[in-house]
Amino acid sequence: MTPGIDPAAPVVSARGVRKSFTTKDGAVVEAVRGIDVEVRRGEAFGFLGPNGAGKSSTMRMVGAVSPVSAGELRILGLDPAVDGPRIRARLGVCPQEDTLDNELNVRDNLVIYARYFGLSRAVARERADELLEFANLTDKARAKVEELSGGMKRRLTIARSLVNRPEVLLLDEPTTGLDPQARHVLWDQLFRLKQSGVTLVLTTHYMDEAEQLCDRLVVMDKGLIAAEGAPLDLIRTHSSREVAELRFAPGQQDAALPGVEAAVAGLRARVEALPDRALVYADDGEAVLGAVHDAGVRPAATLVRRASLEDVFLRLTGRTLVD
Ligand SMILES: Nc1ncnc2c1ncn2[C@@H]1O[C@H](COP(=O)(O)OP(=O)(O)OP(=O)(O)O)[C@@H](O)[C@H]1O
Repeated sequence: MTPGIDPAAPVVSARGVRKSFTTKDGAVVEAVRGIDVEVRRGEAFGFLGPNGAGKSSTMRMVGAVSPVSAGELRILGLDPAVDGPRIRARLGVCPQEDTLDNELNVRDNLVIYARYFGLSRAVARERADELLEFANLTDKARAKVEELSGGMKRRLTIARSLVNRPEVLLLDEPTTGLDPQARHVLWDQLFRLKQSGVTLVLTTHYMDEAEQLCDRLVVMDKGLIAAEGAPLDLIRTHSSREVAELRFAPGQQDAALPGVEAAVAGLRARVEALPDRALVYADDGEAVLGAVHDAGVRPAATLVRRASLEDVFLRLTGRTLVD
């Protein structure tokens, strides 16, 4: 065993971790205000929160590229303040922006990157071909990067971050800007990676991504952790099973709300008014619609859906994830 490496250590262990920045005009921004997190081996762990929640700042600390301002952080059992290079050698990092080399073709992006890690030319080529196959990009090997779709570029970026066979892959907003189909292809790639034993640590502001990919996650807001758990457990703890959404004609919602409240009073329901719709939390959404109708309240449109992490976020913070 390599000295100082504990194979059983958690991938990430954070206690009271803080990150603050001083801006050019001297103001102090507290991006992360004291978080406790433990990421276990082999899991997919997410940081879910809106823009500015402190997710990227956290990921940069976890990636051992940005020092903690306070608190204790261990990555793979090592202290990033003293063991940064050893930690980084065992991580793959997929940043928010694509940093591919547009001058090179797809395959050479992987080969050259593998050469940085000290692989021989022959081994680098072999590794590149294996990763092209994994990313479903074999038929694009000779294409220029600029010829790739957004989804293909992301898959190539992920492939590139795997060149050093990392134990842990850090992904900052992996599917931002991709269309739904490209997102599903990417989720599949990440799922296969997890199946192969790689620990995934990702940030996202998409609740469906967090639900699809993460075994466990923390809900982050304003530099703090608002809740932690498996997606379904968080939903069960913080929401009813279903949500009835009621949309009213412009300007009608305020007048209609007391009627809605009265109609659902017997259903163990909770009403949440957003600017554009009223949400009624109850275990039986259809029963809510029936009660509202029986009470003579007439929304312009209705919808019953399963509760999601978006509802958890709203419950915990009073705001929606995506403004
Ligand atoms: N280098 C920096 N200097 C000053 N302030 C910063 C710096 N980096 C981040 N911040 C601030 O810290 C807060 C958290 O930013 P961070 O990027 O970590 O959030 P985020 O949840 O990742 O959001 P996004 O998805 O928009 O990146 C924000 O208010 C941001 O403006």
